[in-house]
Amino acid sequence: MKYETQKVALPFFVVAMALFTLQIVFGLLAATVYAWPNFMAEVMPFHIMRVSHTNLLIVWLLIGFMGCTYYLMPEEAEREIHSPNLAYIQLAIFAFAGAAALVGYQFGIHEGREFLEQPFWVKILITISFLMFLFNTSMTLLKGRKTAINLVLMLGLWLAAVFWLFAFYNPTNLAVDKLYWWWVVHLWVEGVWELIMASLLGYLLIKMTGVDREVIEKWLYIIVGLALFSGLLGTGHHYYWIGAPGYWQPIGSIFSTLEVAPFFAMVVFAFTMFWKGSRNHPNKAAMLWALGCPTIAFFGAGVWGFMHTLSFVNYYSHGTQVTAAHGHLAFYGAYVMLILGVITYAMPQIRRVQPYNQILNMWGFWIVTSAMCFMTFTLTFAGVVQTHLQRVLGMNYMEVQDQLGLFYIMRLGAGVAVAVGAIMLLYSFFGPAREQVPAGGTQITAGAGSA
Ligand code: HEM
Ligand code: HEM
Ligand SMILES: [Fe+2]
Repeated sequence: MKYETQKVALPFFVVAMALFTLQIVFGLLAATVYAWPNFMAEVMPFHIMRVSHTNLLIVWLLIGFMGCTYYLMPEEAEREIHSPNLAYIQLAIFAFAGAAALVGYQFGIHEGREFLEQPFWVKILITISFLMFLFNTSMTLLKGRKTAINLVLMLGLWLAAVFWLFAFYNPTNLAVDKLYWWWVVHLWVEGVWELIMASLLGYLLIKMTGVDREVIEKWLYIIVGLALFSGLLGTGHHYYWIGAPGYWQPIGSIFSTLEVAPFFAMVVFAFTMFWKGSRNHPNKAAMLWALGCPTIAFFGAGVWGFMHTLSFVNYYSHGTQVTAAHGHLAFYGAYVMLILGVITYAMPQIRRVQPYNQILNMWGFWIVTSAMCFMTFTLTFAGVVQTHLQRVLGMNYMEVQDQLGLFYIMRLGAGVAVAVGAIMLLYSFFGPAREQVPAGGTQITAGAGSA
């Protein structure tokens, strides 16, 4: 860690990981209801479990992005964070808002718009906190060195804030409501968050492979161009059945197919840099995440997204378990793995013990990642059967659900495995540090080989 204020990231990482844990707990509860429909029905209805699960995901990812930004910015801008205190206050406001929303949900207080269920005043607090964050990091950038990495990162974060404003616009006409709803939900994950993803990956790759900055920057610009070019009009794949004009069918199909390109480019980018790299960075676990993230994102977002994105396919698969399969692997690969990767890279430097608990971390990587893939497969099979029975044969929704029980039990099993792997990861980040003795025999000690 070259700059003292990089440690501002630590409380962000801690809060993010606490909420990640809670997210998994609510996921397990919701998955149990799928297997045994009356489970906890009197205590907590399914939709409350679901909204808690999805909101915790979004809140911790945002807190995670903030932590990553505070960690990266001093090194890239070559100066300390503008105001560490502002960062702590801003985190407190965000965490309070998220917690208040979560507690409110348990009492049925929510606005019922998927992902944007937070009560109005919670949305205001989130906006205030995010603006404080943007001010703090932008001031650091303005006074410091500008690189492609910190510029693309800040562009992604600012645009995320701009699209967030559409969460406040809630027209009464359901078709118009849906039209703008996707501006937050789709334009975040398939647009501006990709800029955040590409820049954080670029940062990890520069640090760990030692490849020239110029090469990394060229790739970054290509990925950003592809993401914005395809992602904006790609929103059309959500406009097929909501009462929007018919031209969205070809536009949505064509541009969302192109959305696969930036995800593919990120895979090629990461592996090319890895093979070109001259530096043998001691943090092998972080390198594993930096390669795994674009790979799983390519499958989850790219392959599983393309699977149901053409309008004549989506006509049958819309809103089935195929969607849930894609949602899980895409979010996990692109954004969960990204943040877990940055934490894996940053924690040894924040704690000033060079790569520790690497074996445990890599076990965590493989267990969580394979379990998420298995969950995706079970949901995909469930989705294909569901699509056929419900949409082709025209069977009744609940009758079809009765046929899918085995898949749901397997999904629950996958969820339990995710939880086990996640505990290993948390222990590897925050537990007592056990340093590795490499094959050569020399102990890697504090400070050695830091990037
Ligand atoms: C990291 C990037 C991505 C994430 C996190 C993501 C996540 C999601 C989620 C959570 C949903 C469900 C939304 C809802 O109905 O509540 C969804 C829907 C959808 N996604 Fe993605 N997605 C990503 C990228 C892509 C890409 C690249 C494509 C196309 C190639 C795609 C195609 C679709 C389609 C067609 C739907 C609508 C499914 C339906 O009609 O039910 N997604 N996505
Ligand atoms: C880090 C990993 C995870 C991510 C990124 C994630 C993400 C999501 C997302 C985006 C949705 C909304 C899907 C949609 O609208 O199509 C969702 C729903 C859900 N998730 Fe997860 N989740 C994760 C882990 C888990 C785990 C471990 C379980 C436990 C088995 C689980 C169970 C569920 C259930 C049951 C739903 C509700 C699905 C429905 O309404 O049909 N998730 N999750
Ligand atoms: Fe989309």
